[in-house]
Amino acid sequence: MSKIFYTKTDEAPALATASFLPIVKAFTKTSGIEIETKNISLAGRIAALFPEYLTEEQKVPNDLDVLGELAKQPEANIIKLPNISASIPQLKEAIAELQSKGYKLPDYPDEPKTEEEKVIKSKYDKVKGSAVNPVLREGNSDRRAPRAVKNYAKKNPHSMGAWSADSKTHVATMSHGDFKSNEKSITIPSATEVQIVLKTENGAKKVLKEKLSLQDGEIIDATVMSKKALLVFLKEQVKDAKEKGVLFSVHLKATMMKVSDPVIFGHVVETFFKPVFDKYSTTFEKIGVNPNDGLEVLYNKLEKLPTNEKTEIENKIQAVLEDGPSLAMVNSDKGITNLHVPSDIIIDASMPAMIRNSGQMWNAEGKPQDTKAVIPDSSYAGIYSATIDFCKEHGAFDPTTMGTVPNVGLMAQKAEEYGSHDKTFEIKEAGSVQVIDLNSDKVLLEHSVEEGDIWRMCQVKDAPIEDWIKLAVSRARATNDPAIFWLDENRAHDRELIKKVNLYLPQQDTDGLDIQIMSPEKATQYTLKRIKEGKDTISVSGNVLRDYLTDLFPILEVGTSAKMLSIVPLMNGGGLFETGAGGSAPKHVEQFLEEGHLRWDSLGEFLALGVSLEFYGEKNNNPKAKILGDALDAATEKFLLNDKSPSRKVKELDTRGSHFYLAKYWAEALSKQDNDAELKSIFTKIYAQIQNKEEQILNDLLDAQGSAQDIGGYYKPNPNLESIAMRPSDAFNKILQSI
Ligand SMILES: NC(=O)C1=CN([C@@H]2O[C@H](COP(=O)(O)OP(=O)(O)OC[C@H]3O[C@@H](n4cnc5c(N)ncnc54)[C@H](OP(=O)(O)O)[C@@H]3O)[C@@H](O)[C@H]2O)C=CC1
Ligand SMILES: O=C(O)CCC(=O)C(=O)O
Ligand SMILES: [Mg+2]
Repeated sequence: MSKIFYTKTDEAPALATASFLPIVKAFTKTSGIEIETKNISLAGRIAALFPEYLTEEQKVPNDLDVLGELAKQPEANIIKLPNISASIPQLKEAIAELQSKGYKLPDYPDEPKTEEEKVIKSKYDKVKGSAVNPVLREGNSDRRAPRAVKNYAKKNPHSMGAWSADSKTHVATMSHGDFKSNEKSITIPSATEVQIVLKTENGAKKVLKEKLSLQDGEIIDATVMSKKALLVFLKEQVKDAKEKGVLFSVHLKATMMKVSDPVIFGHVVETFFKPVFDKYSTTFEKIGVNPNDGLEVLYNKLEKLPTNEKTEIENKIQAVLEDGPSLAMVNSDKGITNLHVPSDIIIDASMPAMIRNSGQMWNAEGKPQDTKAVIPDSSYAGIYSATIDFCKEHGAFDPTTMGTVPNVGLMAQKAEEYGSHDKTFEIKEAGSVQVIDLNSDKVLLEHSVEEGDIWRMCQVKDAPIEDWIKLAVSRARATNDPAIFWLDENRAHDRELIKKVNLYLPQQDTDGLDIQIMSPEKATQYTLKRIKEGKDTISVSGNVLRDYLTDLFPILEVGTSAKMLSIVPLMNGGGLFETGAGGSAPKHVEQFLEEGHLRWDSLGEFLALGVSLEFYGEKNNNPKAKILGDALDAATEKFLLNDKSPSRKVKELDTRGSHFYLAKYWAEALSKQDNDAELKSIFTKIYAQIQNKEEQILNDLLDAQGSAQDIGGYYKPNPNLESIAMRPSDAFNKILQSI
């Protein structure tokens, strides 16, 4: 009998799992369904890579590899919660925590010198950034807000800041020299192998990537971000932000684009603090400051200096801050700026939050202020400027009437930017980068480059593209909504994709469907106009736009991407059910540790489990699984109707209380169904017990709030302490145990 695999991840979702998974296990046990946990947390993934450094007790299997293999099997049924895609500072923190717990792991070598250090760094780089999702996502993405969620938002609208036509907020993006402008793309006519080389100006040939296999009909593209053009652009933006009196704020995806974007982030830090980096370059070299890590690490490194030297540099930084434009803040109370930590300013979550907040970010005084949102690469920046322009013209969106924008995203088999990590290089020497066909010696793609440029190559295989087009048609058919391919005929890669759409779309039954191709800017305008009129429009997009759009629209429509249904129909027949569309919410953990209140909304988990159970029922011919799934869906609807999502404030219902209500409604729905007498009998008793003890359980859960929590770690909490903290009601635990 196959199993359902539930992932143990990090931060808030991992805390939520400590409370929710025991409920799930107790309920599903009744129907012979086995739920197995797989640990893909950052700490777990680190430990799995270095068995040779660990004691027998510390060794763990490589669960990510196991799940990655499983995702290619037809019986796969995986519930995937968000995990940390670690920036270098996070990776180092996790290593340090494991070391402090007796794990004799090597340090992360910033600049590896010996062969051994090179091996260590390359291993750590496998855990860095978006290292999980591309492995598990062996299918394309289907993310949408279920009807019940939209109805909930219409009845309980979230706050939405008003927009004024004279808002000074705007997006600043490059007009030349960036990834978009320099992109070249071709479709491979027949399977081959390629090599990536740098031909330097003095004629030397340096191999950047030894060998890469390409399939028939695969699209490849290559592009380069010019360091010179980037620096000129950034300098202008710092000056312009100061002149316009707006906040300077940069938005990148240093986690998902783990090789390119940290470098771009570093250039922003260095440009903003140029007088500091110019004056103290020797000292910084000595103490190992890397601007890519951000200001927080820089401040920590200053601790290594004698007090007078440290104070002098701190004062200089302060002077630059006072002299330059105001910086947007991630946390004004704690003085954490937009340039402190690269993983704090992730574009998909931060841009919609700004748009929801009248286009304003927080300044150092904790007040909202108009902002210059700097998005260096222009590939997708236009969707945000189009949205901002729309809000300036029409005012804020109204969650009680607005339509919805589901997404069908191309991401299977490391499609597009997801597969670029091992093919992105910061160029060390001027010359030209060539992608050479090893069978014909022909140069397929070529760019001249200068020292410091960032060159990258992406791939997307033919089968995932065809699957994506089919998925788009099936969603259009299921909803009768227009489906728009967000593709730009002025972009090299998109032109190749458009050819495939024109090839594969006519092979589908599209009779009566409205399917169009528009550039991202046009598609944004078209979609926003419809959304305002309460109409729904499917966005069909590439991988990065998928990421952006599945935060942008959910955050505007339903207040958070946590309430999204997120399905990945795996290409080999299995199912990957993701929870929500957001991340691991580090701010939530902070609040939980300080005051014992967790505000993580598990609706995404409820929705994912519902579809996973249904899928399980069909695959394994297990009608009970289907009944459990249907009852869970009914419970989720009641949960929304009764507004039992966690509140943001301490001493009010939190994640644990919300799980209690879900369990109550789930038991109720099972007690009321008549398709399975055994389940009915079990859950009639359970529902009665829950009702009897409701007051006591809710009191237990509230009493547990209001004080600091110790769960024995951040990246690797102690499971017992975590369980004690997340399951504080004996009465509730006993009921679950009795099932
Ligand atoms: N699928 C995946 O594995 C993903 C992983 N990530 C990873 O998550 C981490 C944090 O990323 P970040 O960009 O800060 O984005 P997050 O989505 O984690 O957080 C942004 C904000 O969104 C709100 N939010 C997100 N999820 C929930 C939820 N379930 N319930 C309630 N509110 C929620 C919170 O708002 P508020 O503070 O107002 O409550 C939160 O602070 C990074 O390590 C990133 O790599 C990110 C996206 C997807
Ligand atoms: O893979 C990642 O790092 C982030 C993924 C993400 O944000 C998403 O899928 O929405
Ligand atoms: Mg995202």
